[in-house]
Amino acid sequence: MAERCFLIVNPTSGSYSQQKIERVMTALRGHGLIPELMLTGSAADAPLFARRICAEEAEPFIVAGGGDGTINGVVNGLVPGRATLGVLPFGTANVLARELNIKSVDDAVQKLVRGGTRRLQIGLIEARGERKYFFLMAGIGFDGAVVENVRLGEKKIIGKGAYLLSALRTLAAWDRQKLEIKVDGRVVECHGAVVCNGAKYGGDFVLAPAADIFTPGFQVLCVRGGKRWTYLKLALDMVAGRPPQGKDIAVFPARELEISGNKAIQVDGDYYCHAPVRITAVEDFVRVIV
Ligand SMILES: Nc1ncnc2c1ncn2[C@@H]1O[C@H](COP(=O)(O)OP(=O)(O)OP(=O)(O)O)[C@@H](O)[C@H]1O
Repeated sequence: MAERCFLIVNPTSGSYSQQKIERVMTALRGHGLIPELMLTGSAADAPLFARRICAEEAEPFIVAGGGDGTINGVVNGLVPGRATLGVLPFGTANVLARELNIKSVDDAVQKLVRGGTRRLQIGLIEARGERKYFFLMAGIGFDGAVVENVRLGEKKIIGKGAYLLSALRTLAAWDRQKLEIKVDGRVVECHGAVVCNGAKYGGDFVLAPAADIFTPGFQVLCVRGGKRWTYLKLALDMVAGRPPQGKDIAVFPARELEISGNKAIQVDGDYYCHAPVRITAVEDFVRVIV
């Protein structure tokens, strides 16, 4: 029997086009799959569609078409441990697709047809009774504030340049407060942190070389001192392909963390909330097509 697959696709994501999705649908049909296209009308649709498919299908096969924001939406609608997830890189940075070594839309189609899977390990962030899953990272402090302070009007006009303007504003109105991370019975004090589930950050840049989306647990990168220069150097090292280094940088593995204070937090590139939060690693969340 031919296999049904549900394509949850964001038509507003960075590199989507109708021509591309039609090519994908034709290729999938040509290989005996039965694709059903579900275009999102807003950010709320991706988790809603995924939840509905999981409720109706015994073995849901869902393909998320878009950038990391859309894939995050789909992931947040899945029933843990039951679904198979494919990725069509229609976004701008497509960081998860890079982690999965998906080189292009055509490569993604070939992988979907082949159907090889691996177990994706993810993170769960909880704050004030709300829960959200993430697969790349949770950034607490500087990058959380940059994402929170992006102005929609600027984003509409200059796209990703709006993040640079927000970064400049965040550097100018510098937050000197510290935060505390409770991990494995000890407390680490720092100025900012990135809880990395995957190695890459913002594109093909490697922030946490030891992190792996297929291995349970996180690599936590902490910026100890509160100097702007430490963040600039971290960014420069990342762009130059050097691992994070220096006396103010600490990296350690963790599976469960409690983060105090009230700094801004971004997950998978979108603003989520302010601390305090609890972050836990979730094993075997979904079979992902590789
Ligand atoms: N129909 C829609 N209209 C507006 N926004 C949407 C719609 N569908 C999804 N979204 C939201 O748009 C945001 C950005 O989309 P997405 O991540 O797919 O693309 P991107 O930003 O171009 O890519 P990347 O995350 O790789 O940089 C997501 O957070 C998603 O929830």
